[in-house]
Amino acid sequence: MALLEVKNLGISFGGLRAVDDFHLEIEQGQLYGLIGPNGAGKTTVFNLLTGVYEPTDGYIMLDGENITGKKTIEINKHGIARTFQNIRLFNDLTVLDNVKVGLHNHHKYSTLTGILRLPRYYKVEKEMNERAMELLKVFDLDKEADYKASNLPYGKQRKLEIARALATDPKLLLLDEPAAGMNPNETLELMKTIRFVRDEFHMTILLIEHDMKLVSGICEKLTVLNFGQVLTEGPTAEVLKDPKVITAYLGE
Ligand SMILES: Nc1ncnc2c1ncn2[C@@H]1O[C@H](COP(=O)(O)OP(=O)(O)OP(=O)(O)O)[C@@H](O)[C@H]1O
Repeated sequence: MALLEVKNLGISFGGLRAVDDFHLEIEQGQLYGLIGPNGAGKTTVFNLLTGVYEPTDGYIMLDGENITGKKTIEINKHGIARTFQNIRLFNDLTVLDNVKVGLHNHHKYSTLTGILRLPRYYKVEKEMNERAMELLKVFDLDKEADYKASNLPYGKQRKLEIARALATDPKLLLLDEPAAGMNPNETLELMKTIRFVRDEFHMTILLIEHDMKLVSGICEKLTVLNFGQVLTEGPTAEVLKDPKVITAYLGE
């Protein structure tokens, strides 16, 4: 059984059919790419998968559970976490607290326990601090734990966003253009980080990316979207030399 199974997914905005008859199957542990020209519908697919939009057609199964039409927070609890095209960190919080926000899904105390500072509050806070520091170490961000998130250089902010997403303990990690705005060295470093996350956390990853060096360097399979529909799918090397794909990118 695939970890993610999507069939016949669709949504319209007014008269525009932004995504139509979209399908996707991703196996556990796979590193999968969703590519396509500007405006093809890639981010809309992410918004459908994460409950930002409710599909008008089709279904989404995650690990055997139907998550179609559920709210973003419920979908996150079912196991999908994401990062955004434009980094969305809590800029005024510290690096450590950004990761702890993600951990709150699984480490809980009641509001009263928090206000009264009952023993459980200190126990859970201690566990969260330790887990957050472990995650920061993995991403080589532990030395900056007390920095404000906005003071990190761009490449490290991207890493922090991935660390925060992983803190929610997802089954599937969605990365929306993780290399956007990065220089070639940062992109190379990011490729290593993504591969590391897959290997170390046995994570299943679906990413949207325009940087073909990154796509061909780390994705095992690709789906190509064009005008909201699947143009083709398959192993990365085959898809990238498909004349249909080349034509779509050249806009002929
Ligand atoms: N909330 C919305 N309301 C109306 N139209 C929308 C909405 N969201 C997306 N669209 C339209 O749907 C189409 C697909 O947009 P989407 O952002 O998913 O493309 P994309 O493949 O992610 O593009 P890019 O690579 O440029 O980020 C576009 O024509 C876009 O203008």
